[in-house]
Amino acid sequence: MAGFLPLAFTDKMKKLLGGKEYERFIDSYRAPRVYGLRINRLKLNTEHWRRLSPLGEAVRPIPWAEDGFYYGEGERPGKHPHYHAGLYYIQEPSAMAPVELLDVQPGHRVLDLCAAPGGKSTQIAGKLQGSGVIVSNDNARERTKALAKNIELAGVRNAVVLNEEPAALARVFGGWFDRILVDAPCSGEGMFRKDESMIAEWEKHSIERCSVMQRSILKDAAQMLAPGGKLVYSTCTFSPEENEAQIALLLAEHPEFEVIPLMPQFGWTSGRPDWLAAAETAGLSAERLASIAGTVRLWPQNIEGEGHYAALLQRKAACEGYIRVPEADVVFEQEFRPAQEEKFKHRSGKDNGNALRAAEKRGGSGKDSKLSKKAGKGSAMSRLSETAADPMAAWYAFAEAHLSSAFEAGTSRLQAYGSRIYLQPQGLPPLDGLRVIRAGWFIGELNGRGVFEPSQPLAMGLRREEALRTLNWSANDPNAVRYLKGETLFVEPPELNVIADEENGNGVETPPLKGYVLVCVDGYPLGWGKYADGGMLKNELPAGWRLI
Ligand SMILES: C[S@@+](CC[C@H](N)C(=O)[O-])C[C@H]1O[C@@H](n2cnc3c(N)ncnc32)[C@H](O)[C@@H]1O
Repeated sequence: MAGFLPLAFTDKMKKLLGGKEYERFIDSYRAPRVYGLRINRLKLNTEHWRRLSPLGEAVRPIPWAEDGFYYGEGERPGKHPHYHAGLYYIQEPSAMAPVELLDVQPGHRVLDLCAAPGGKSTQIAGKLQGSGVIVSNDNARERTKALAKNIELAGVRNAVVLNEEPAALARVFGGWFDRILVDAPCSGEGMFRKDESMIAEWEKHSIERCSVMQRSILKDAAQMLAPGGKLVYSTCTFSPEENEAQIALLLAEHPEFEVIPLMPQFGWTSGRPDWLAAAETAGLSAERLASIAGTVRLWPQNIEGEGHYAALLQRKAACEGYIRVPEADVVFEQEFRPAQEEKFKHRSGKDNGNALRAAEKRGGSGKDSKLSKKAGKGSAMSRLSETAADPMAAWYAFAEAHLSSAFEAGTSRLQAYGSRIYLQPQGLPPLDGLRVIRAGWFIGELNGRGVFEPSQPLAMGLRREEALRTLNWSANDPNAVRYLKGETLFVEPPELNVIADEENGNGVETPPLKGYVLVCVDGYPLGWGKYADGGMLKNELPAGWRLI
């Protein structure tokens, strides 16, 4: 493997590391790669997962990641029903480090600026525990599909997915975020062992080109951090131009930023400001330059994981030069601009947020059950009336018939975009003019007959006890895999678990068997089925979510 490394790369590494360390570095390319997965704590904790999973006994903790484990090469965790229930995410062990350093707490506003395919966004969402908001962005349109899907698979309720250039975000989110992750596009030198195709990419994504991109991304990211907020910059490459040099530039241009020193623990080593050229450190005092040693390098010869770099920065609590956007406490007035309307046009002939405004005007005439209040506290929803063509009213009707009183929408607000309905985290500034991929938790949409169809992300974000009708198979039950393959199944009525819930509009009577059923494995949702006469369970798992 080491023989395949580009000569320009090995020559440079030899110069940087010196004889002995370089040999250890090159030897690491002959060592087998390691595999990691991270438990999704939005669903369960690590102890519970280890008891539940056939892998539970065999895995080993990753020292720097609270919920991370190494698993063996022969295992195929991506094929197990638990993966399809979003119980874990498969992630390279070193890639778990940046979010661990970011100090995300429930309630924070977090930006993951270069987020696709979403490994770190799901990790951040786990730390938020459903409270606060994560804005996940990537400028590559195609890659945002995987990003949105991974966020939905993990059952995240408080994410907004955007497809923007950082400069466009900076115009909307000035000084807005408590935490920002910049997991920058890079030349990928640290991934050569894991993925040989990265070697070919290396030539294309030259270090110089990546450095220019990184500088621009960091400059915009800096604008969006609130005073006192923290930012992690990370790459999976070794070149100092893409690592320490980027931090030096940021510190030179932003006196209000400082490096928070990281402990070189777990086999990590200190950042190397001494590797920078004079031109890269211009304008920095000796003290600020030295502070870059407080960043960390993860070397494959020192740890069980691939090569990474991470820096933790903080914006001073009192600082000038940022514009904090005003809080938007009524967000349902916003509408997408033409680009977004175009995107949703095929789904609805109606102007979207207008369903809400119309409902607002009708105010007070609608139903006002306990459930409807819970499904969008303080929003227009609890004042909606139920009319067939009104997406909000249709959602109401669905919630009444299918969700239990355990369902809580928290402080999120109902938003309709065309026929699609979202629960959006509260307090976001207007997203006007931005390319919005997911405006929040996508819960469902109106079909051509004006009936609400629940979405796959709704199923994945629910807890089992929040649905009135559930089916639960163990992971060993062949029905779980048959369901995941998209098959129609036949289910005897006693297998269905149907809750009689006094707040669901059915009094204390058990609701009818027919209707949407939340299909679960070992207690965790996989998707919807529709129960019909004769015990038929129509499979509602979308094609892109099936096991192939
Ligand atoms: C290292 S990958 C991110 C991996 C991701 N954080 C994860 O953990 O799954 C870098 C990402 O940056 C995106 N990217 C490149 N240039 C960008 C830009 N100017 N703004 C936002 N994202 C960008 C790429 O499309 C790519 O998905």
